[in-house]
Amino acid sequence: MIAIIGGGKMGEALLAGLLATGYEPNQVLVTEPDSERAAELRERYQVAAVPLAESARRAATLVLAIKPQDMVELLDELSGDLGSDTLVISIAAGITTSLLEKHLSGEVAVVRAMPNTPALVSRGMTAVSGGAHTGEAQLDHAESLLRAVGDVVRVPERHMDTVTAISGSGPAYFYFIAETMIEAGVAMGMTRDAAKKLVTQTISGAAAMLGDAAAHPVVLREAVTSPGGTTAAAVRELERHGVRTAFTDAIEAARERSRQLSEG
Ligand SMILES: NC(=O)C1=CN([C@@H]2O[C@H](COP(=O)(O)OP(=O)(O)OC[C@H]3O[C@@H](n4cnc5c(N)ncnc54)[C@H](O)[C@@H]3O)[C@@H](O)[C@H]2O)C=CC1
Ligand SMILES: O=C(O)[C@@H]1CCC=N1
Repeated sequence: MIAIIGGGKMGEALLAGLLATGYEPNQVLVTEPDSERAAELRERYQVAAVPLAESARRAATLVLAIKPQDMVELLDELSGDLGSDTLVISIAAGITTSLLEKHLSGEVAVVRAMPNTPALVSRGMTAVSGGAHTGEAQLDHAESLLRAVGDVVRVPERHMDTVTAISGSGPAYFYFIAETMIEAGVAMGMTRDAAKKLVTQTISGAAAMLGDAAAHPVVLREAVTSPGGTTAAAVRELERHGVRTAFTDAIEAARERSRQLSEG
């Protein structure tokens, strides 16, 4: 039995992914304090929404999908209720395995995972790291659960704040670019629908080309950039406005915020 603690956006994405990849509704529990939201999930997925203590008692794997700021209180509430073999997977930004272990009594197996919202369409990217008491089989199990919503990689935990800044928050950066490009098209007289179609297919096509293991972004960009042409004119403006530095600084700020979240 798997219990998802926190039925928000990411909790629902994981729940939907697990059910779509072969888990039965009676193998998954949800703990969600917002009763309207709990009823919605129950109705949409036919899963039981139960109190935290019941999830802790019945589930072999708990997925903590609550806000980082709520984590310590939840861990303290959970501590003592877990079985000796329970695996705890946290997807909260910034929350370290040592913080999870510190607030759960005994030698609990914990996994820190960082998914992203494309999990909602089974195209998520998740990175995982195991804690001090987490064996290979438990890490494998966590990976296979998370594979229900996309790709999974294992990383050393020292890279998790960077992962959070790149792939965790990353979809927002692409939506930001998409929004800007669509609005530019609208400002130049296109309909919003037509501009959105152009932008969406362009992002998806570019991502498909970049997905080829042999491809490199610089080479792909050079292929678009005709001598004396439109792309060269555009890229010169991006460089003039410091967009490259802005992106690097943005990713550093996200990594720093992820670090801070463990400090409460
Ligand atoms: N939204 C995103 O793109 C990503 C979010 N995350 C992480 O996932 C976690 C959840 O994020 P979202 O789903 O976006 O937030 P959300 O706000 O949509 O969901 C959080 C849910 O937890 C519930 N909750 C609050 N206290 C609870 C408790 N004590 N027990 C059980 N449930 C409780 C809330 O009612 C809410 O439904 C966060 O820690 C975030 O860092 C990780 C990767 C990506
Ligand atoms: O913004 C956040 O804190 C969460 C973690 C990664 C994506 N969303």
